[in-house]
Amino acid sequence: MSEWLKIRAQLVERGIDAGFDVSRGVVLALLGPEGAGKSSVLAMIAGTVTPDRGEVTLADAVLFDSAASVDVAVTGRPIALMPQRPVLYTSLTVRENVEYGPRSRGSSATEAARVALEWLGAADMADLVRRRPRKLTAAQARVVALTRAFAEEPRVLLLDDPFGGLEPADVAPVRAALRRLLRRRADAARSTSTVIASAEFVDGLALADRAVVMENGMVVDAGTPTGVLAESRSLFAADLAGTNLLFGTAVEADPARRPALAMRTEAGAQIGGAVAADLGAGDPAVAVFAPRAVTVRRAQDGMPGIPVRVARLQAYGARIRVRGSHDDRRELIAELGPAAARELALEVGAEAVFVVDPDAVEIFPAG
Ligand SMILES: Nc1ncnc2c1ncn2[C@@H]1O[C@H](COP(=O)(O)OP(=O)(O)OP(=O)(O)O)[C@@H](O)[C@H]1O
Repeated sequence: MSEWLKIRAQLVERGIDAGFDVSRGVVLALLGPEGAGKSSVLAMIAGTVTPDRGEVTLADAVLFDSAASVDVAVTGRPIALMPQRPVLYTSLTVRENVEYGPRSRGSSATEAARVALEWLGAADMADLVRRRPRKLTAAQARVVALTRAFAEEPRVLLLDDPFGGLEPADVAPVRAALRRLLRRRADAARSTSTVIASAEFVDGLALADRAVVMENGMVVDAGTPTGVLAESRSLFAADLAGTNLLFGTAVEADPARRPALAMRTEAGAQIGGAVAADLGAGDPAVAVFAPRAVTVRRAQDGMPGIPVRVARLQAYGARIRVRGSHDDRRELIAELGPAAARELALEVGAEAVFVVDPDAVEIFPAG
């Protein structure tokens, strides 16, 4: 069943002409820079925005077909959309907010309470069910909004920019909660799919089975998240040249330290970081980190870190970007101030070590 959800839609006023399919049971990341048209596409799937031309179908049901003048109302579509910057009802408790999901689908009060508690348990929020939104942190409030959308148990779940507006430190815990919710959704029903719109490529790696990249209203790439990252020709993916990706295998780390796993690269270097909960020792993995998380050292025997050979040195504003090759995959980038760069006196071809701050590293399964 490869064509479970299909969308082909033009929206002339916003310069959108996009189409893609989402298979049954799949989590798809809809990626692209701000203004690429991701929100508009989600709105056309949900039915809150009407395409000028196109089709939206789910399994055998036609939800929209401009040629046949079919346009199923928003409430008639088995689809839930969590909008950008979702808000909670301040007068309701966490549980009541989440009950609102199943209630909006016509569940009885008893059934809604049962479903809400199940999903809150899956999100690890069971302790907070009686709290009012004002007493929640921003990260907790976002997890409750996500849980409410999951508790609707729609066949198609659309999440628009789920981490938008959060402080950087709040993204990792909310992402971890979203992974738990996605896992439960996958266990609960096969006939569902989820589309997550985000401007952060790492969300594709962290959350999705498939990635579709949009630019200027059009789809420019589609495939597995790691495949798209490795091979994309799009400008958006080229921007990611600024994100370090290191591929390898999850391994047991020093048992005295948390987390218990780290990643070993194909070339034998080890890197620690925040490890996704569903990664097990021996699994293929990818470590993601920013150039600023890297400290460059001259190579000395026994120096722990990622050994590289300096491939290029580039001015990057007032800073210097050091590109180093560690394995035969893409180069890694470190970013230094001019003084540090002078002190190291690096040259192309020199051996160096990239020491990466584990607090700035995320390690995900590599699909
Ligand atoms: N309600 C609207 N009315 C008219 N034009 C809109 C509306 N919302 C968005 N647009 C325009 O449509 C284009 C696509 O925007 P859209 O919000 O769908 O992109 P996006 O990829 O979701 O970006 P963002 O992350 O900023 O939301 C942009 O040019 C935007 O200015």
